[in-house]
Amino acid sequence: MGEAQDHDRVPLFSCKRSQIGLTAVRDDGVEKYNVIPGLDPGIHSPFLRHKSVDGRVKPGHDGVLLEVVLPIAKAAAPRHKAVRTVRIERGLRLAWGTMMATLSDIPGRVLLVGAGKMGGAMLEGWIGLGLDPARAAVIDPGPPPEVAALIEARGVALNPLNGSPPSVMLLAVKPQVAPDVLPRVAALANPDTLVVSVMAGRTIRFLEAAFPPGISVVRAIPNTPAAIGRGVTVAVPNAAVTPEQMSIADALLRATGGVEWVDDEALIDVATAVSGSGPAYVFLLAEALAQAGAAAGLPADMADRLARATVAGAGELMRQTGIDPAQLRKNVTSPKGTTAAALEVLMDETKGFGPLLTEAVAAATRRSRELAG
Ligand SMILES: NC(=O)C1=CN([C@@H]2O[C@H](COP(=O)(O)OP(=O)(O)OC[C@H]3O[C@@H](n4cnc5c(N)ncnc54)[C@H](OP(=O)(O)O)[C@@H]3O)[C@@H](O)[C@H]2O)C=CC1
Ligand SMILES: O=C(O)[C@@H]1CCC=N1
Repeated sequence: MGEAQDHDRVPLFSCKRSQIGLTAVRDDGVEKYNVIPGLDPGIHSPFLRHKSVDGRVKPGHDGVLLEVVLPIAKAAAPRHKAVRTVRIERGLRLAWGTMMATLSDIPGRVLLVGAGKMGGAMLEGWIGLGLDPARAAVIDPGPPPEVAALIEARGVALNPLNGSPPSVMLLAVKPQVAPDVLPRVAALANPDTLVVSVMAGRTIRFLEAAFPPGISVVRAIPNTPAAIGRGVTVAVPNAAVTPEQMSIADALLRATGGVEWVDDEALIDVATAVSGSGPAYVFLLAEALAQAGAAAGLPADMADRLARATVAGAGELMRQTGIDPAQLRKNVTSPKGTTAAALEVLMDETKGFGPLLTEAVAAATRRSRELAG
């Protein structure tokens, strides 16, 4: 049983739309706060309405500093929030602001179409966090060996010939094969099936057209740190998605890291260019740093080790401290020192990282739009 299943139940409480955010509840159940989203592991609850919430502990936040928004009557102070910083400790429990906290609560079957790098990472996350493997199924003519091993070890049905329509169908095939694959898998869905696509570029409109009218669709874009539960996903629902389906999609996507929900589908193309493709830019930085080190005289294997450790350590420093990257950069930069000399090159207004990444993100955004179909 995974860590996230060890949640103690905390009492039901109600949450108002004006109090959007995470709700924290003390052990005694007395104090309730709504918390600014943005934690890692990320938690937010953007679609709360006036309804009871099943708050369960989301572990892994001990020691994290949070800004807590104290509830203030909206009518009394529409634009004001009382904010204070608290440190999460044992006893201050973070509660998911959705009706569903664990994957074990998902009704029906979850069908994964395409179990490659991304689909495989998601499947691993789901099973690790409590989805009953007997209620998962995979359609993929040839999953990679590590995913095939997971499927076999956990007894997940592979390419089942029949079965009841899934409650969720997650599409993780390449966008280019979607026109061929979707008509075939659409026949397996029924009108209550929630379709979640992580395909780059493929729009809600494209997805809706492949399924019966009125189908619920979530378009999402994850990234590869999903494989270690440290991904980040940006997602948008179509109008047919119910609050319950939103909770289900949120739980499935959150199994691999943080989730950000947006209302504007156009943002997904940009998010694809920033966080979806972004890990590649960071790996390229590690490669280029190693090559530059080797060119400057370091043994190649040592340059590789130094570049890896530097990129990983800098990322971890940013994550663990929550300090603004610009400040972390300044912390490295001694006046008139070595970093300042390098940054003069890298921060060049016409040839530096800034304009280069702007161009790269624009190119990836354009490509995402081209893949729309
Ligand atoms: N990789 C990434 O960083 C990200 C990927 N995505 C999206 O995720 C999706 C998958 O990407 P990724 O995992 O990298 O790609 P992969 O190629 O690793 O995975 C796709 C899988 O789908 C399989 N497949 C091919 N045809 C079919 C079919 N007819 N029915 C079922 N499965 C089939 C492939 O098998 P085979 O290899 O034999 O063709 C493969 O196992 C893409 O749409 C991509 O845009 C989104 C965000 C980030
Ligand atoms: O390169 C791609 O198209 C996919 C989507 C984002 C990351 N990989």
